[in-house]
Amino acid sequence: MTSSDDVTLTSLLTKTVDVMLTSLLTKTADVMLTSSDDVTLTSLMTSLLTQSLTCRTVSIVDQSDCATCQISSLIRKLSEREPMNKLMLEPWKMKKGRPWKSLGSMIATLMFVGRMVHRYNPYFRQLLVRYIQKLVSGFDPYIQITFDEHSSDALSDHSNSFIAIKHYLEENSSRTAKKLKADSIREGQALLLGMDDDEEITDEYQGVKVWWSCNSKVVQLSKSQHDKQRCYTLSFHRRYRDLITKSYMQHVLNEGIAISLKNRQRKLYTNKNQMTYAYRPTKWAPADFKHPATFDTLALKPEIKKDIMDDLLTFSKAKDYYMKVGKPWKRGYLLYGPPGTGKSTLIAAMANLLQYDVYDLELTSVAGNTELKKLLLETTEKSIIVIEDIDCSLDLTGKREKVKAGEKKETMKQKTSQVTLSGILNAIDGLWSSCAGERIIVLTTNYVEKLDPALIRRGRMDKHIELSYCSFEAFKVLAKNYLDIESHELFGRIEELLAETSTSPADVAENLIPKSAEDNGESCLIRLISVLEDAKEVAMSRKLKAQNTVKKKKKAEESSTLEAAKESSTLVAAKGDYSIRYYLKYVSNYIAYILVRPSAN
Ligand SMILES: Nc1ncnc2c1ncn2[C@@H]1O[C@H](COP(=O)(O)OP(=O)(O)OP(=O)(O)O)[C@@H](O)[C@H]1O
Repeated sequence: MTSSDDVTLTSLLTKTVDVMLTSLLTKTADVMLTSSDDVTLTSLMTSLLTQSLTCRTVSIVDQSDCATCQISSLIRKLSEREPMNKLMLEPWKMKKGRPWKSLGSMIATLMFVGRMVHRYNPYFRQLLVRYIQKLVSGFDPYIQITFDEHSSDALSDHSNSFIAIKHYLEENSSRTAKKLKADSIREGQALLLGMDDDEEITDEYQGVKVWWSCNSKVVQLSKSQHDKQRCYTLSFHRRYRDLITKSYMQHVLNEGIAISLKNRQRKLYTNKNQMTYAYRPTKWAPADFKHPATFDTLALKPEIKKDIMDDLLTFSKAKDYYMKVGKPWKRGYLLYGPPGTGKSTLIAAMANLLQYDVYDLELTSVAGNTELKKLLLETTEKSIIVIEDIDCSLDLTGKREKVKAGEKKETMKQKTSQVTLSGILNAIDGLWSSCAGERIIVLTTNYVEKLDPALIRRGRMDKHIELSYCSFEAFKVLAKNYLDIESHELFGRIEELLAETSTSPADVAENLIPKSAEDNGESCLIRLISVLEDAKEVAMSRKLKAQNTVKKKKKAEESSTLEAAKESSTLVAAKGDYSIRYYLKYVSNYIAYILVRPSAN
């Protein structure tokens, strides 16, 4: 056996404990291990072999190579656990001079058999290890719980508890463990360090010590395929079984989930142009969510901003409240307003404030109501589900559009989604009731008046937010963001022009962006003023045109009434019909003629 051999802590522990057990039972060995020394596997075995023939003590010498950590961790493990220590110390205290020469040959045989088993049948080795572990556990008051990397039913899915423990240990192990593994790197963030294989750390909970170790084991995927799987092992004294299995484990899982949410790279999922692969059972395609919008950069009136932020933060912390009142922990937002007023930007700011993922649901890519439900149920907690421009992607009359004669089905498909209004109402209600964990659904539209009242009623869309044209306060936020200007003499003129025009924040923002190297804050403001003046002129001419159209319409109506009155009075007179009915009609038409005539002039 060489120092570079692949030796796991378990196999080494098993081998050594086996020797000790044999010694204990046969009382033939007198072996001394110095617990603080670091050794290599080779040197340990060599020392055992050579010195056991002549000496009563096997010294372990310090050599730094790959097996050192494993053995030193073994020694630490043995020395930290009293009963195991005892087990080892017992044979050392035995009388000197006992015949134990057979120990050398026994170890040599064990090594040989062990090597053969390791090389030719790893499963038999695992069996042997398990058997020896069983034997040892009779003396061991310590309980071990193993958390495998993959859940037993799906090898492709990481077990949730494994992931939570991994994050918990990443946070705690980097301070104490000596062998660390750089797990993943997030842009602009610190390196995440976790425990490496065969490393062990100690954790303390309510004054009780527990030990976590990280190991790898071989799992059989099929007859010819094996895979290496990591697992975490938690060891603790059996006297603390209840405390650890209930309270401590819950604490680890909660902390782990909180850490993973804090450290994760948030995702933007979309179902647009999705392709389903065998290895990707979901129709959501993920991408990293890196939108920079925040409530600070959002051009909105401060009171609206504050109201939205308060609402979101209260919602995100209201788990217990929703439980108490028996309502699913969900909230619906309806954002409406003209194009370019910041609906999409507000959604990004909301996701960044709450640290949620975003699911961008494209209704026109959804095959039908069943698929819609499935997609919504696949969303994870702490997410915002967005349906943009809902009026464009859904037939909101409640009826499916009929295929007109001669119109190809294909063309129909492109127009609106196959999802019906009732389908979306049911899906939203289903989502609300079937999923645990918080979710926000946001609908956006440019034409709120087109939406069915059932879709936007409170309970489905709890908060309605109107995003309107750029106010002067919103402009000041944009000027600060884009030009770093908080006040300027041109602000007064801009304020007047914004009040007289309907300019979206998108248009204002576009004119505040420097377009060349010569552009500076003032030149951008001047450009904005000239654009706003043009917009004012256009608005005025439109207004004039609209006024003229109204006037013309009114005139046309009046003259047609006049004509009708004239006509009927002439008719009555010509007929010479003096019956009471015609006489009354004549009088009423005459009155109408008298009333209308002055305005006609
Ligand atoms: N309120 C705002 N605050 C900051 N930037 C804004 C705001 N509104 C618009 N913008 C800017 O204008 C661009 C377009 O805005 P956004 O896409 O959010 O508008 P929208 O209302 O979603 O438009 P549409 O209805 O056409 O989808 C954004 O990239 C953003 O830079």
